[in-house]
Amino acid sequence: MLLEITDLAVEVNGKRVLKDIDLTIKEGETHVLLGPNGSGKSTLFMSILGFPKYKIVNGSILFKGENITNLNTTERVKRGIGVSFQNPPAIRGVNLKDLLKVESGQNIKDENLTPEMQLLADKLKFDEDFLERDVNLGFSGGEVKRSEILQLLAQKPDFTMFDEPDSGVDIENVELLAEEINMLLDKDKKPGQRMRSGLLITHLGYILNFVGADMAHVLMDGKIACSGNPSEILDDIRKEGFKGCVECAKCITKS
Ligand SMILES: Nc1ncnc2c1ncn2[C@@H]1O[C@H](COP(=O)(O)OP(=O)(O)OP(=O)(O)O)[C@@H](O)[C@H]1O
Repeated sequence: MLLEITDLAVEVNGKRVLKDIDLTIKEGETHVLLGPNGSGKSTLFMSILGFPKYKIVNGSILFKGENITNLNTTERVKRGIGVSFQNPPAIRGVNLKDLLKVESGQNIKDENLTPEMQLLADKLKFDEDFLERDVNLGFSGGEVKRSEILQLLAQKPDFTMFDEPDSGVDIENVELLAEEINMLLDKDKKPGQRMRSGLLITHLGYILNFVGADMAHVLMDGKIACSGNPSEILDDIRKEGFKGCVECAKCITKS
């Protein structure tokens, strides 16, 4: 098992935001997290990443069999957890090229990116002038998303969380982003041979036309109310809303 979350409860600023969360993701699997606004999706990401503001008050998180519940974010990232944020902060004074060098383990004093990284930057349509810009400073919404994915491609995490990777991205660029997300999730390999896994938040499910998912979970009021087949669950949400969906008979788990 790559990720094993058991009975997790999380507080933010003294408010209980997540409770009774059980979630397991195997090597090579891609899971989707659905749920209404404010149900706790981003909070779950932050808790898996170990941001100090997200206080784990119960339960445990195991990654590759190791209990990481009390490890800090840096240690979790070192073990292979990556995230693409919805609204990442700008980093004044650090340009994208230098950040990519650090994230790919290259010497920051090297003049050029490695040929492999340069190829990925070209593919994601970042030219030399753009790479010299401070990270996220004045980037458009779509550029921020592409830059997040490029950074993840530099890190190659074993487990990647994507917070609404398709929001604010135009149709052509969604396909481009999806190609790179598929690369991060080993989708070029056969299911049994994939080692990298992912957890993806999406509101409208559009990205799932391009990135296949094995399992979907619906978060309601901080609890996983239902888990099951992604396209069936999305269909039910479209037809019946979140409440109707979690009452359906197709769900594997119910609270
Ligand atoms: N720093 C904070 N202080 C107080 N409450 C917070 C804080 N961060 C999150 N919350 C609350 O926790 C709940 C879950 O928020 P979260 O951002 O995880 O939801 P979400 O499912 O990702 O929502 P969305 O779909 O709108 O992005 C919300 O009620 C939110 O107001």
